Amino acid sequence: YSYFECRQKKGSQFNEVVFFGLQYLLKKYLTGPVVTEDKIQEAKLFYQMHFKQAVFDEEGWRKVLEKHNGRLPIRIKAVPEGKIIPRGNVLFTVENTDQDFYWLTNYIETMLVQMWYPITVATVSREFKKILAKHLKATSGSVEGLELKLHDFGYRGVSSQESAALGGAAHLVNFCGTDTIAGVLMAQRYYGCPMAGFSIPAAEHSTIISWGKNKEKEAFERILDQFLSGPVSVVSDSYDIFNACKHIWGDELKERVMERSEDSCLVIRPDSGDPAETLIEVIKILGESFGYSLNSMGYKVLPSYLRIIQGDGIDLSSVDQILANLSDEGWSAENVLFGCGSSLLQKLNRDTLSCAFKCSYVETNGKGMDVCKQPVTDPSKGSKRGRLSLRRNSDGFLETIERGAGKPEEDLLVTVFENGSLLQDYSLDEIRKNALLQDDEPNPNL
Ligand SMILES: O=C1OCCC/C1=C\Nc1ccccc1
Repeated sequence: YSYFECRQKKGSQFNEVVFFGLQYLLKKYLTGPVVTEDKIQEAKLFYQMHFKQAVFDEEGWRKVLEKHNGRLPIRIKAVPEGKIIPRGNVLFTVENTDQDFYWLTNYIETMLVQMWYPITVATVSREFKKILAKHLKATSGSVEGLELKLHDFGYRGVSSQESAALGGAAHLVNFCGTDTIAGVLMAQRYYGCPMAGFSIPAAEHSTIISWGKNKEKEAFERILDQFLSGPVSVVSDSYDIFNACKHIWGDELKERVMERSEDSCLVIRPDSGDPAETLIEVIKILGESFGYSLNSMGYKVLPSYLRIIQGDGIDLSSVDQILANLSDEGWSAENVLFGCGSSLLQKLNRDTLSCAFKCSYVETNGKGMDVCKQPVTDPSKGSKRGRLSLRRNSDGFLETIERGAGKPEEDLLVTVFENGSLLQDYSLDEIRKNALLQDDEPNPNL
């Protein structure tokens, strides 16, 4: 009997995690008759070559095939997807349902620990959401539009199509702006969501520079003509972002910009320079050219046909700094949205949230025994003991009960997999509700 947790770490920036991704792994790899004679033969040959001695348990695997029709005699109990759990709590448990297969529980550890990735992306994405909500509320009085404030730019920056799918879907637990199409498809195929994320037409540098250095205005104008009835984003730093904002957008094409509406707004994209300094300079130039209004909180807001997206150099600390600088200069967070690539989907690892999988209970000759590790060389790597359950205590806090002392009726862990069958099928809608920020109203658009 083993369990998975994001171990508590003193001084960690992340105190709570978003549980997400298990349903995909179960559906894709563990449900149904996954053990076949062909696979056994293939594995037998492979491991004989790999170990150069008899290690592969051919009989054990054939018994799965014969006794359980190739379905794994395993039970997995897990936190419902999307739930927000403080570090240091059990997130899921794994046990064999047939004593002959004691070896199978930790055999599947390797794949199950890959849960570190969707959990970490969903958690980091939600930390972004907390920062964006804070600044939106402070400078506009509402969190309206929060779901579109952080756009996933990370498709090209991840290690594989599968990472893009899992990480992209993890971001969509918290937001609905993305260019990581694989994540939208994952949400469709594994989480019952027909269209989990949205985007708009956007220029890239090639569509500007292919006109030649002296034709940036023509390139911009062409793009406006191509996308008259809807928002469009134009990257504007190919040569000089400040010149582009002041003399092209703010002068030569000013009328073309002003004739657009909120529903067909122009989104200007800087893409270089120190993000905070560049954004302040850009928004000042645009304010001078197009004017601005004051919102109910007294912060400046550009005309609704004009917005800025900052997709370069964005991570948890820079986004907080940028928005603080903007509000110091009297600008509302309504004016900008952000794109994030590698910091959202790739610049993470299993240690970011100290994800671990450990055995905590065994039965030998019918006798149960609680087990755990307590390395004298690192107490923080100590593991939980006995059979575990997760409950909300009388003060309303989540806590893990060890040594099998939990009451079944209080256990928040749900059996999601048993003997080859998936027992829960969570939709992205309910997962999103589970992951909402504390005082964040459910968004009707989601
Ligand atoms: O500018 C934009 O406006 C909003 C829609 C997305 C977008 C840009 N996307 C992107 C993706 C991957 C790398 C770089 C940019």
